[in-house]
Amino acid sequence: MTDAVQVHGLHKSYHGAPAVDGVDLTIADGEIFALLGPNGAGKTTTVEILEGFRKRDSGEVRVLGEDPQRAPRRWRYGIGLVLQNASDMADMTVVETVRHFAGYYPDPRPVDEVLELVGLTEKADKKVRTLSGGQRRRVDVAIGVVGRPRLLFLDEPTTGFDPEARRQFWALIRQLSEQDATTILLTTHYLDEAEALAHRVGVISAGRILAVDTPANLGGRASAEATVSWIENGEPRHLRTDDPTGATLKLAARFDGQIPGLAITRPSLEDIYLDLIGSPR
Ligand SMILES: Nc1ncnc2c1ncn2[C@@H]1O[C@H](COP(=O)(O)OP(=O)(O)OP(=O)(O)O)[C@@H](O)[C@H]1O
Repeated sequence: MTDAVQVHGLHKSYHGAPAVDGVDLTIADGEIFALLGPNGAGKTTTVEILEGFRKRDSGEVRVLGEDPQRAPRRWRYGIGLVLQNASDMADMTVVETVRHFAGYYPDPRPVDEVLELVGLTEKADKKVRTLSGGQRRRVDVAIGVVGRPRLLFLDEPTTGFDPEARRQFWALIRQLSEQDATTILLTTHYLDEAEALAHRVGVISAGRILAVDTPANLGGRASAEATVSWIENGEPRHLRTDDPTGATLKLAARFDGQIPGLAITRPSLEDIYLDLIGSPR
């Protein structure tokens, strides 16, 4: 398997203040990778360097085999973008908008197929400005995928979506990944989104990558202690243990079978993320 993205020792400062401070990153072909981090961590700067919109100070960057700063025009045909502040095509209809963007690519997907893929067939002849926020975001995704990108950048794609729209969007992303093997780099502040979609996540803070792993294993999550909780004398009790079965059996003996309010929990991805960035839970 080749790598869609290879980054080594990436640095970028603004007016002497480092925004990206030695990032190493590899994203395999066909992988969905989520980049997580607090506001100002360096996500957008990193992603814009990969997209070829921002110059780095130093470091090695290869995206689809090319250096984005020197890549030939055809390189851009392989890249799809869904940006935070998408272009405002508000006075055109949905189908006109997608057709317009299809015109930039040598081998675009048929416009009808794209509208079907993003669930906008019914809205094809509506003006974009009459759509809801979530529906407009679907137009953004349609624009992002109309050129059959090998690599799709999604910047906080579901901000402002209702829960149902988010689930539908996730299904669309999985479909792109599974059917077309599109590589996807996603930035998000939603930990459940990263967990639902990403093969691997990377946590960045103050311009440095703190951890990269699968959502299940990040920060030693799979082997982290469990918390056994119960109610005793009307008070909540908690025990952190690496043997929750043994602890529960002992409690069961003590309570003669029924343990009031029993719950066994493991750290969520959000717990692990907050630990990694040094924020109190
Ligand atoms: N054009 C710019 N000029 C000066 N400083 C900038 C510029 N763009 C970003 N920065 C600074 O670089 C740092 C990283 O910003 P960046 O936008 O990459 O973070 P981010 O992780 O994408 O944040 P967010 O989650 O808020 O979008 C921040 O301290 C920011 O203030």
